Amino acid sequence: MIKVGIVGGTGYTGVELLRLLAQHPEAQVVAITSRKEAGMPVADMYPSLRGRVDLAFVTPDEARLTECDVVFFATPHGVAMSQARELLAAGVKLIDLAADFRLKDVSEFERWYGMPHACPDILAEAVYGLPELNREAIRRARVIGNPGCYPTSVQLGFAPLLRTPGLVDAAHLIANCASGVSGAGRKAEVHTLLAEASDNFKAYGVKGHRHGPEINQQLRQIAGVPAGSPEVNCLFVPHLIPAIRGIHSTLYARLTPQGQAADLQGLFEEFYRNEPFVDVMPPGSAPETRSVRASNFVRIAVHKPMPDLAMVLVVEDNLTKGASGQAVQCMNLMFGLEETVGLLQVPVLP
Ligand SMILES: NC(=O)C1=CN([C@@H]2O[C@H](COP(=O)(O)OP(=O)(O)OC[C@H]3O[C@@H](n4cnc5c(N)ncnc54)[C@H](OP(=O)(O)O)[C@@H]3O)[C@@H](O)[C@H]2O)C=CC1
Ligand SMILES: CC(=O)N[C@@H](CCC(=O)OP(=O)(O)O)C(=O)O
Repeated sequence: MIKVGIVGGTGYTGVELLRLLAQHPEAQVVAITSRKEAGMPVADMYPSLRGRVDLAFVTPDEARLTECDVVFFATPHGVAMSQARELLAAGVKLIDLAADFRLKDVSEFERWYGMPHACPDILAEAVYGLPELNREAIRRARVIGNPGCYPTSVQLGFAPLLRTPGLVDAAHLIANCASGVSGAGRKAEVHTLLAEASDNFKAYGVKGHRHGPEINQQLRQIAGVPAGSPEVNCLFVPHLIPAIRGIHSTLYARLTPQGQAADLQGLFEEFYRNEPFVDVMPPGSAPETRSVRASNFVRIAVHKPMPDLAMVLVVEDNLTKGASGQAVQCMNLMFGLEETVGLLQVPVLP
């Protein structure tokens, strides 16, 4: 059994980790933290876990964390990096659901997250946890920077177009993405109140969002161009939708003459042929967020609405493939398990 600790167990990604790990045959959660609710039984806060999780919240300085095989940080940015050195020294692997280990350029991290990086040396060894594109490195990793929710959908949608050089104008990519409000976490904020978020639709972060640099870092790596190269550049615009879970990303790329001649449907089907969590839908499809709700699946449809334009539609659940499911997928790889263990739940409908 893999002994698991979770820091930040009262939040939405924390409880999603618990839901998935409670059904995982090879993992056992042995410590789960909350500063505010220390001492409270987990099932008192989340009755959905009654009979499945028999633990009480403990404070994040809990010694049991150093006895774990792996610790997930489902915490705000900046928390994991403050505890990483101690945990690694104790032989514990670490998966951060926040952004402490995603951006490789320390100055970019400090600019977008407004804090100094506590451990650039650990950042340098950390592996970006997107299994479909980085599987072998994840198997060997001690530290995982779990991808942002929006960047997961954007990378999976653009990857087939970027891996083959010369298909698209990679310097002018566009990603219009929309998320349900659970993407903002459980903490109280005015913009996620029912009266603010329901019956409404709006863009936000239009002057720049912290997922922009993450998306561009990764798309450049996928395309095989140097970090920071303007050869690959994506405009990212997030939107808030009046839903609880789910991300829908609409991606656009101008096709070159070579791309116009390509069979895009065949390209996507071949690229994801062996991927257990990526479903390339039949031509003409419009995937819905509810078709992946509470599951680790991503559904993708590729269209050519104009002779020189590719449009890719991607849906994922922000809390599962966009966060906790992906983190468990990484854990499975890091511990030599079948990647799909504990993650094949059928999506919840309606
Ligand atoms: N929601 C989503 O869809 C996604 C979220 N993420 C990222 O995952 C992380 C968690 O997100 P989410 O679950 O939504 O957030 P929430 O706000 O819902 O939960 C945050 C959790 O962290 C704990 N926490 C807060 N500050 C500290 C601290 N200084 N030390 C230890 N624990 C702390 C809180 O509990 P307490 O205060 O009681 O200690 C709480 O359990 C964030 O970094 C987020 O950006 C990534 C992808 C998707
Ligand atoms: C709807 C909503 O607010 N979504 C969050 C992104 C989700 C997330 O938490 O991503 P990180 O891990 O990178 O912070 C946002 O735009 O800030």
